[in-house]
Amino acid sequence: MELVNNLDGRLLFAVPKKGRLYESALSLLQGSDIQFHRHNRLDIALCHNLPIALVFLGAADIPTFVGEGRCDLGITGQDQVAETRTAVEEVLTLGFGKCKLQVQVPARGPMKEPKELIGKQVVTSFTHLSREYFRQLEVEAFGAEAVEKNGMKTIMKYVGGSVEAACALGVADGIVDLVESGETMKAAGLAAISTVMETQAVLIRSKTPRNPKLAETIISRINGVITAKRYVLCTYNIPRTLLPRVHEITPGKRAPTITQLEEENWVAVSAMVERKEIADVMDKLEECGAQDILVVQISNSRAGRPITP
Ligand SMILES: Nc1ncnc2c1ncn2[C@@H]1O[C@H](COP(=O)(O)OP(=O)(O)OP(=O)(O)O)[C@@H](O)[C@H]1O
Ligand SMILES: O=P(O)(O)OC[C@H]1O[C@H](OP(=O)(O)OP(=O)(O)O)[C@H](O)[C@@H]1O
Repeated sequence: MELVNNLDGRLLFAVPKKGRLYESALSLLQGSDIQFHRHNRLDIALCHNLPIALVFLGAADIPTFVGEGRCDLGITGQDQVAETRTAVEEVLTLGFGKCKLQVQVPARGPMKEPKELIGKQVVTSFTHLSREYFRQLEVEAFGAEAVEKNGMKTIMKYVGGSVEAACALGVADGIVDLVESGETMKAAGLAAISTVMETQAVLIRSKTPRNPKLAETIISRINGVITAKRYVLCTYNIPRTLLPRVHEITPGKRAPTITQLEEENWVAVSAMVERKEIADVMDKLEECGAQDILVVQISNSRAGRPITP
């Protein structure tokens, strides 16, 4: 009761309370210096250093809370936003929680294409997205008019978890579920035959945030943290005459910084490079004659506000 009374004027930030997005979401909050202590079993935590309250919710419920303006910001999956179909702004993709929502059938069975499931039973936690997907297949097969007139033939059945067990239990001919490594699917004797959507975690904002300025600050902080995770800073020395050869290898985020060295005709270059590409970039720089190549971790970053003339 005490906590609920203290929410007045605070920005409400919805965060997954468990599951696949939980750890990475907490790490973003930490990197953004959003300090809080979550009391045992309480799903609301007040921040010590900012007028924010964190609301811990299931990832599937977050788009509804933000869409209805009950929370101002939220972290969830793009799949959950699409499934809920509420009006929220997707302000930043976060680079984690990457997976695919796929149509799956028994691996040893005869089905090879999703249209073979038309008229059969499909089990999923994503009934809206699956219905849209199969409606499109039925329209392609029978025409829009026939589907409109007779309704859909494919039956969508909702289950909240362990979707992969549905075929073995005889409840489904196929399922629509999330796949990352494919291990769950393989262990259940299933194979993917098509992709409904690709998804990753996303920061969402209500269309009417309580404190738009603070919401902007938090978005900017989170953007800084994810940029720092995504990029490293690469620096190296090179004769000025070779600069055109390396420009394409390290174009930087905006442009590389080039500084004259004390040694005549030599320059130092520093540029941001995507972390996943750095080994390849270093090989190429070395081949082009760059020397003293260093990679520096970025602990935080800000792109800065757009410049208005
Ligand atoms: N294997 C996975 N790899 C990467 N991201 C995933 C994976 N599974 C789910 N996600 C992402 O995390 C979101 C939440 O899924 P998760 O399975 O953690 O749900 P949950 O909140 O624990 O609910 P549930 O009670 O249904 O398990 C998904 O909507 C999706 O965006
Ligand atoms: O392709 P994989 O790497 O095996 O991941 C896919 C599994 O991950 C998710 O479930 P999760 O394990 O989070 O548990 P849940 O079924 O209880 O939601 C998803 O629903 C799949 O079952």
